[in-house]
Amino acid sequence: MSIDVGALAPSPPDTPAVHVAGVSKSFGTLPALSDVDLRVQRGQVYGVLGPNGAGKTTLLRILLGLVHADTGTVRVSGRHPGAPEALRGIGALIETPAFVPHLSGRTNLRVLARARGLPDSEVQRVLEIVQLDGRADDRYGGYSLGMGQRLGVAAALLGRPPLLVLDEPTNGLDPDGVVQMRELVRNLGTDGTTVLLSSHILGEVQQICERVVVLDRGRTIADDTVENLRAGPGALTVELRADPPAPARTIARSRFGEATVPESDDATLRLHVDPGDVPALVRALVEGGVDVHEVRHERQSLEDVFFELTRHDAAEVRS
Ligand SMILES: Nc1ncnc2c1ncn2[C@@H]1O[C@H](COP(=O)(O)OP(=O)(O)OP(=O)(O)O)[C@@H](O)[C@H]1O
Repeated sequence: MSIDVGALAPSPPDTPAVHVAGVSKSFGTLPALSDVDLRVQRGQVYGVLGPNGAGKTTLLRILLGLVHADTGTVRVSGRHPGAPEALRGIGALIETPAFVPHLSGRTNLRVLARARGLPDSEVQRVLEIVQLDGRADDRYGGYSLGMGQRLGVAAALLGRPPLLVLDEPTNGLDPDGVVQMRELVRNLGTDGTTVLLSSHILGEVQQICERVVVLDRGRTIADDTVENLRAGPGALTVELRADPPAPARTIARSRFGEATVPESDDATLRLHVDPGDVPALVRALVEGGVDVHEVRHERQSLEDVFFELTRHDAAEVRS
């Protein structure tokens, strides 16, 4: 489905592209979103991250006025979601895009463009952005999933909406399709378009987005820049190749506790510790008769952060 129509009336320049405050939504007794806040500034590429059922699509559908929040405030460019003035400023790709299979990609876009009074040159412009101009005259029904998704993005781009909402744009794509979509979204973000995209693929979000909100079972468990999240507590994994491994593990555990030094099959100790603690650990290992062959630092991925966050969250819920 894609939604975006006509020209956008201006709103004050400092109005956030998306402002969500205290939003909750339940389906029957099931809470899909609980007290969610989100503020997306204009020009940001913002990720909505979370496992299946976290509430990502529900949040995006609320922004488009397709679902109404039970409580809380929602504004899109300062306007009520679903209001014509709000919709005019959003290009959206939610779920699988719906196009006519026996028409070409170009004709499908022309139909949408003409309905909104946009010239054919606009169709050519968006086809070039998504790099489909070479296949634009082929039947849509013969497109691969990745081409179909890119045509969906092209439809969302018609009329240059300042806000793009993309729900799992790489879902179901093969590795090449994922790379192409990632490049596409990254490029969109460089021309000042605000992009809000959902994903459960953390590595992808890490490469595209400057900021992310992490949802888990409808609740916000983090909202920060990717850089800050990756620099948070336990940000570095330290790998030490130590020999013999068993006493090395015992010494490391006596300093940092059992949980910090997990079992491993090889002679490598992997620890989440403050890098400042590493020299003292190496000294203790050498004094304990352990040879240290290699020390490597690795910054944790967004995936590590995410698992760490959801692990704590699960523990809180259980307790
Ligand atoms: N129309 C609906 N009716 C009933 N329950 C719904 C509806 N839409 C969503 N839900 C439920 O709300 C919760 C959040 O769903 P949502 O689709 O927003 O999650 P999501 O993070 O987008 O998940 P996924 O990655 O699997 O698409 C889920 O438990 C889902 O089953």
